[in-house]
Amino acid sequence: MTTNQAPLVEVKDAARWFDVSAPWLERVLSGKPRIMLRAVDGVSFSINRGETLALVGESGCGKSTMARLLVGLYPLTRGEIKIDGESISTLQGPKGKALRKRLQMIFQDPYASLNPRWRVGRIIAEPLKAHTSMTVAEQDARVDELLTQVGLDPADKQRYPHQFSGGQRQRISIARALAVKPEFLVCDEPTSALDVSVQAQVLNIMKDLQRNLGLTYLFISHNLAVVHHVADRVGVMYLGRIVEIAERDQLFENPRHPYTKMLISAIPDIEGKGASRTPVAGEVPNPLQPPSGCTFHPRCPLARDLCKQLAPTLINLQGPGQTQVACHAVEQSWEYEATPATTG
Ligand SMILES: Nc1ncnc2c1ncn2[C@@H]1O[C@H](COP(=O)(O)OP(=O)(O)OP(=O)(O)O)[C@@H](O)[C@H]1O
Repeated sequence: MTTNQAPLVEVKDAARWFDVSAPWLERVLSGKPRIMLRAVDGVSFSINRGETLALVGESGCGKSTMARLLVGLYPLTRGEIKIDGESISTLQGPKGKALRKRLQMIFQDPYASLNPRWRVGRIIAEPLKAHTSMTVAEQDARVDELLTQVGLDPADKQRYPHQFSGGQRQRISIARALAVKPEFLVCDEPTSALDVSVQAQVLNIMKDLQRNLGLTYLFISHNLAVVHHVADRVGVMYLGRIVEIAERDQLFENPRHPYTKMLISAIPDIEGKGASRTPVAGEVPNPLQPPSGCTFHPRCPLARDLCKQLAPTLINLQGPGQTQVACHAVEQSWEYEATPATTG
């Protein structure tokens, strides 16, 4: 779903580098240089209100780091992230409290993120205590409402997390995330730890909540079948950068970047369309020694000399859907619109 309003989330040239150097003394004695791992390196995109943008890519491409940047769990090394026009650099300061309420995160492992010694009612009420001036009775009523919204019974508030199944625990995490009425949810592989049969139930609840509450989602997943089920737009990440971003149907039916094509051809079957199954070829390179030029070139069937020398930037493609792709081979074809992408 898209609207005419300004995007809720705007990410411009975001980067997060991790210092993975040897300890200072060892470096001084051995003369080893400082080493930075560029987990996210120059990512731009926006998310409209009520929309789900999914980020996909193989393990280690920087999806979780991007998720954490968006909720302020990591500071930016470079770039800017704005939520409703407000920079998230204010999150840590006293002015950040109001903004913090508007963003929540759901993690992969609901058990690890729920305190096993607390009853569910206390777990869900915790953010209400921290962020609102509700009375205990008001908090209790809100907990009942939240449990009902995620398809659980208000009586479940008396129970402990271990008394629930994995899918029910993730519903509890969602109820807790929704307690303070956020607008933007960052969901990092929210169903990856669940059985396939339960995944669809949790995804459908998330979609219903989005529709009913007008939520905006950033959805992280390595599973393209899941992404196909939930996303409005999809960004494909490779070694810390977005290589293609497009509306969901455009991306799945007409992928442009060779890496996107490789990922899609590895999906067993999307909603009965019977896509052929070709395993993803090669491995993601060591991020500490990324290949020169386009970092995908060692795995790319279309790679040419230019790709080894020069990193491509995102460009807008002609046609519907505002697809943006970073690839020299696509850039040199007729479909290129000759305008560098401003976001995405
Ligand atoms: N705190 C950290 N310190 C050093 N390196 C890190 C840190 N967090 C992530 N990395 C590295 O950054 C890169 C991106 O990691 P990230 O977890 O964001 O990728 P991902 O796409 O979410 O992968 P996965 O699905 O396996 O979690 C990886 O090479 C990872 O080893």
